[in-house]
Amino acid sequence: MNQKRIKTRAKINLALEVLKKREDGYHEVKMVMQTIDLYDKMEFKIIPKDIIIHSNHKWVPKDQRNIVYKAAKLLQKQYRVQQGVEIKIYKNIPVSAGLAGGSSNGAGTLKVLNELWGLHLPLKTLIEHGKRIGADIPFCLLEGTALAQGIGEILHPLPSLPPIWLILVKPPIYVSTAWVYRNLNLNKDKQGSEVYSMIEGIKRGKIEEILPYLYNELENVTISAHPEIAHIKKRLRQLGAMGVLMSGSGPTVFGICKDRESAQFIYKNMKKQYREVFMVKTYNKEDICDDGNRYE
Ligand SMILES: C[C@](O)(CO)[C@H](O)COP(=O)(O)OP(=O)(O)OC[C@H]1O[C@@H](n2ccc(N)nc2=O)[C@H](O)[C@@H]1O
Ligand SMILES: Nc1ncnc2c1ncn2[C@@H]1O[C@H](COP(=O)(O)OP(=O)(O)OP(=O)(O)O)[C@@H](O)[C@H]1O
Repeated sequence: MNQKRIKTRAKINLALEVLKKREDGYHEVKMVMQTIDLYDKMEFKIIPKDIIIHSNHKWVPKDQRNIVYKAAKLLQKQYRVQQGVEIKIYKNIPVSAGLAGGSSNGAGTLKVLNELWGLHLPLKTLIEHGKRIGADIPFCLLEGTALAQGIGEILHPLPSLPPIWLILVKPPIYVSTAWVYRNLNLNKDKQGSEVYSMIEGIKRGKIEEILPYLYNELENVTISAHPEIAHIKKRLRQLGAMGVLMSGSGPTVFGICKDRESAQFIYKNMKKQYREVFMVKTYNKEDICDDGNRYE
């Protein structure tokens, strides 16, 4: 086999606490992460030597700056792979949105090249490599519902929640993740108790049980620079969302909807004001069918 097509899915953070700043500048976090069924499509073709990237999206770099390039290069160098690869990325996940779109592409690349280049590396090793490229890549390799600690690479799978209808709104705002972490006011001696409550809610297995524990410590930092995010949260609530939160470092806000009808109503209304609005469901590991993440 020398070709493969996959879907790579975005994530949201149901809970995110920052425990402390580390010596290397990164932050220790405690997060509950959830894969959602919003995806990019990727095509891989083995070629003699080079790593060539194409994308339909103007903001996605096509050179060494692309996360996908970094992932391919890392494996090629580390394992002295003689082959190259041509990769096409069809973006659907908004870029710089707090949804780990680039990280999902990077994770997909590690998985596919592990197979196409015949490396046979276990998931644990891919996670180690992924962490060096981006903190969200380890979770994107695992997928489903999980607790993420460390800088995001220490992962523990959590029970799947029932499927949840979500509305995502991505305002036309650019947010730098590094800036958000830098501007966080850290309180001392944090234990991660908000995340603990979210995990307990998830274990009880009902959507209502997680609503009180939606929490994102980065939200206030991003909102202080972009008050429009607070406006979106308010509007989603007015339209009937049961819970609302900014994902990751933002600016995307997600609203948890009671059912499909409510989601459609909210979607229609938010679409009047924002171009990038998505109606999606959460994605659980059980949703992966026999052909994995393939698409035709
Ligand atoms: C906000 C989240 O998306 C939540 O899932 C992640 O923590 C960020 O993950 P990411 O975008 O993959 O992060 P990276 O690309 O590795 O890092 C971008 C920048 O964010 C900061 N960063 C990121 C992750 C982390 N645990 N601590 C940090 O301080 C660092 O300044 C880093 O230079
Ligand atoms: N394959 C890729 N897809 C999207 N962006 C990429 C990719 N490779 C590199 N980038 C660059 O990475 C930056 C962040 O992109 P991405 O869409 O992953 O952000 P994000 O959703 O905020 O990620 P996170 O939630 O992990 O912080 C963008 O500025 C973009 O130029």
